[in-house]
Amino acid sequence: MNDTQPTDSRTGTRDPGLYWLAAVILLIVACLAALPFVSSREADSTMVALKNVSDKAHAYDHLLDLLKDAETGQRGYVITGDASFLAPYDSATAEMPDALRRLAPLADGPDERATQAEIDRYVHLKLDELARTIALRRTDGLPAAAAAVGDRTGKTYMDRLRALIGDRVDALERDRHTLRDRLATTLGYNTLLGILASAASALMIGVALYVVRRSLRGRAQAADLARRQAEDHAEQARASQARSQRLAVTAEMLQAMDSLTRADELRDVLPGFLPQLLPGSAGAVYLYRHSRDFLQRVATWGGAVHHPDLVSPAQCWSLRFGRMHVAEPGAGLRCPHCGDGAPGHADLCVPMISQGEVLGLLVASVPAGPDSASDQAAANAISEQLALGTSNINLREVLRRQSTVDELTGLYNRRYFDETLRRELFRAERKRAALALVMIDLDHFKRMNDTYGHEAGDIVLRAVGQVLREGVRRSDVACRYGGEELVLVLPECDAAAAVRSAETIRATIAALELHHGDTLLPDVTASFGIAVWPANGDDAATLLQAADRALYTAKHAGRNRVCTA
Ligand SMILES: Nc1nc2c(ncn2[C@@H]2O[C@H](COP(=O)(O)OP(=O)(O)OP(=O)(O)O)[C@@H](O)[C@H]2O)c(=O)[nH]1
Repeated sequence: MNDTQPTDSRTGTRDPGLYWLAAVILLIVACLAALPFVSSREADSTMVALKNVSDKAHAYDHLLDLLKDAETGQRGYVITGDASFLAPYDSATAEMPDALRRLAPLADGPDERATQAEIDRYVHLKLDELARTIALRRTDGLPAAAAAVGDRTGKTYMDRLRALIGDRVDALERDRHTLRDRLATTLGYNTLLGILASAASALMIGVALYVVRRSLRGRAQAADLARRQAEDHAEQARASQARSQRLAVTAEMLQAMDSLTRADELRDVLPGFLPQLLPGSAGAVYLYRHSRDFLQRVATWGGAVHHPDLVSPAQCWSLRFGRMHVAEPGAGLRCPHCGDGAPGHADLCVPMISQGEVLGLLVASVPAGPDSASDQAAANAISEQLALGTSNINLREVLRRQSTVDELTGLYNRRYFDETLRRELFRAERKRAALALVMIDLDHFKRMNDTYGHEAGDIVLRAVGQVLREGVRRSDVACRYGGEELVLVLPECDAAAAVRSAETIRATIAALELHHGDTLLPDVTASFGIAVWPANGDDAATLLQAADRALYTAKHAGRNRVCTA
């Protein structure tokens, strides 16, 4: 396509309509520029013709005036005989040849040339007649000259000349009228052209304004379209950037989860990542307890919403349906554990499922609105990643437990206890949080062994181990310290909470009904000694000694009781 063709700015394609419009405007401009030139040339030629006619009439008039002057001089001299009367005659006859010569080039066509030839002939006849009568007056006196004048020859010549010149002058007068009419017409035509040119200019300005406006509107529409496209691209770029940022944060979170050895350590990791993955949200992550009767809260973020420590699977619609459940503000089914929810926020509950097994629950309160759908998709993806990360932690925990767990009781072994106590003391020191150590010793266990056999003793130890495992929080560590001595490490737990926890366990043990075969074994009881960091000891050894002393006190005070250091 020709590059000079106008372009439609809205679509970027050539617009034939604009091309033709530009061509018509150019044509009108060319005509408007040419019209004054053509029109003034016409007027100029008429003016020149008028001047010629005027010059010619003047030449004929002058010739007639010269003839009259010559005749006046002749008459004066004939009547008076005074030579001074011949002055006009002399002057006229002297100018006559020039006057006749000036006429010749002014002849317009053969008719006028013939008329001029006749005028020339009569002028000479008249001049000869004048010269003759003057000569007669000079030589023969007045009577002879008067007789010559009286024979009317000169008058005849003069009349003929008047008639010839008069006809020419009349004809010239008619020509002058015609030319004046033509000039008036030309000037009128010029005026009309001027009006038309002005009207055309006004029309062109109007058309140009319309075209410019249309073009500007087209440009504005194109600019608007381009702006909207740019906004779309920016939005896509923003979404893509948010997606890659989310992926990067998710990868970082999984990496952090990979370094964990126990699921309860998620409380230290998840609050750093989940607010980035779900901006503006608050929520909690729950994991099933080993007993799978309740889900225990392991991490929270946002802080604006209260999440209970324990959630029963029956309390959560997502766990009942096996898929994400969304409770919009003031509408639909609400899970009791979400409470009333935050104003203007939707509550999302997403089961954390790995390889078909529900490991936990992600609860998030997200701002209700246009981003809610993307938050839901993000929450689904996050729950999958959390399930994967948790499943890996559980796997590692299982592997670790295989080397750190006592086979008889299912409790951690002494080696693990030593490591854990050291690590938890560091953590307690860093967080400036209390830590409780509970030493447990079964009462009269030797008697049980001796009376019912070692196997019965093992049954008791296994049952007590289960009570401990299920009776402590996920973050607590229950270990077999040695023989029938057991120990609990309770992080972030003060003396009062430790006593409460120990009392619960003590009562649960005392309520056990155990059988060895058909034999009902006697009631099992245990004594508890509690020491708390930092009040009862600075390090693991002094804390253990303090707990041991408290246990000794409990034994001596009658057993089946809890004593604090
Ligand atoms: N069945 C069984 N018994 C064990 C095991 N480990 C230690 N014991 C027994 O636990 C008993 C510990 O008894 P003692 O430390 O004397 O104290 P006790 O009889 O519990 O009396 P108090 O602690 O004073 O209430 C010993 O008889 C050990 O043989 C074990 O793995 N299985």
